Amino acid sequence: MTQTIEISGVTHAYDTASGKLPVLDNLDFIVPSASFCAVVGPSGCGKSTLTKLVAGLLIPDQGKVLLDGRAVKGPRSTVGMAFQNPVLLEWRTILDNVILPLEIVPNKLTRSQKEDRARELLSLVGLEGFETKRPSELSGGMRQRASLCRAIAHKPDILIMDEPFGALDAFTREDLWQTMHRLRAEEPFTCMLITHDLRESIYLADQTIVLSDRPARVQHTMDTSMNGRTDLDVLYEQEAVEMLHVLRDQIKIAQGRAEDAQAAQ
Ligand SMILES: Nc1ncnc2c1ncn2[C@@H]1O[C@H](COP(=O)(O)OP(=O)(O)OP(=O)(O)O)[C@@H](O)[C@H]1O
Repeated sequence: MTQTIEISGVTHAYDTASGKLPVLDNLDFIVPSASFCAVVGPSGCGKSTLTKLVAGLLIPDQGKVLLDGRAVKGPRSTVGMAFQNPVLLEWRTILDNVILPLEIVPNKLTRSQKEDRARELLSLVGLEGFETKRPSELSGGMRQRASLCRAIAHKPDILIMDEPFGALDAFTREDLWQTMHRLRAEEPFTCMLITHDLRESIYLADQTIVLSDRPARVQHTMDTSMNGRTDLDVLYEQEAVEMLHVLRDQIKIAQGRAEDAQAAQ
C-alpha cells in the first residue's frame, strides 16, 4: 500500500555556533499516494533537510509532515531511503546486502523467502548473476542498482531518494532512470526525489517542486508527468524542452539571477 506525503506549514532552522540558521520556511505541498515528486532548488536551500523530515530523522520546528494523515514523529519502517553514495556493506554479498532490511524490519519471511525476494528484485534491475559478488566487484551503476533494491526490499510505502544518480555518468544515469520506471511499475511506492538534474525530474516525476533559496519556500510547482511515456526520446520533444526552459528559469530566479531568466525570454 502506498501513502500520501503531506508537508504542511513546515518551518525548520538549525542551531549553529553563530545562532539559528533558518532552512525551511512554511513549506506546503502534497505528494499524492503512488505518485512521483521531484524536488529541485539551489544548492544548500534545504532539500536534504526536507528528506530528513519526511524520513523522521528530524522533527520540524513548526508545521507537520503527515504520511497518510499521521504526523511523523520518528523513523518508520514504511519509508525506504536511497542516497548518492550507496554505502553497501563490503563484508556481505550483493544478495545479503539486499536482504538486510528484511533482517531488520519485523516480518514473517523465512530465509529462503527473503532470498527469493532479493533475487526477484536483483533480476528486475538487471543484476541477475551478480548475487554472490561483493560490492567492490561491481561498477558504480551496478552498486546503485543494488542499493535501490535494498531500499525497497521490505516493500516500503514511500521511497525517498537524495541525488541517487548524481555520481553516475550520463549513460548509466539514463539507464537507471529507465530502471526506476520499471521498478515503479512492478513495485508501487510514493516517491520523493531530490535532484539537481532537471531532465531527470521531467523524465521521472509526475510533479516537480522548485524550492527558493534558503530559507526555502515552494517557489514553483510543475506538472511534469509525461502521459505515461517512459522512452528517453520524450525528453527531446517540444513539451519536455519547454518544461526544461521553465524549470531552468525558475532555478535562476531562486538563485537570485532573475535578470538572467528575463533576458533569456
Ligand atoms: N546538521 C546541521 N547543522 C547545521 N546546519 C546544517 C545541518 N545540516 C545542514 N545544514 C545547513 O543547512 C542548509 C541546508 O542544507 P541541506 O543539506 O538541506 O541543503 P541541500 O539543498 O540539500 O544542499 P545541496 O543541494 O548542496 O545538497 C545548508 O546551509 C547546510 O550547511
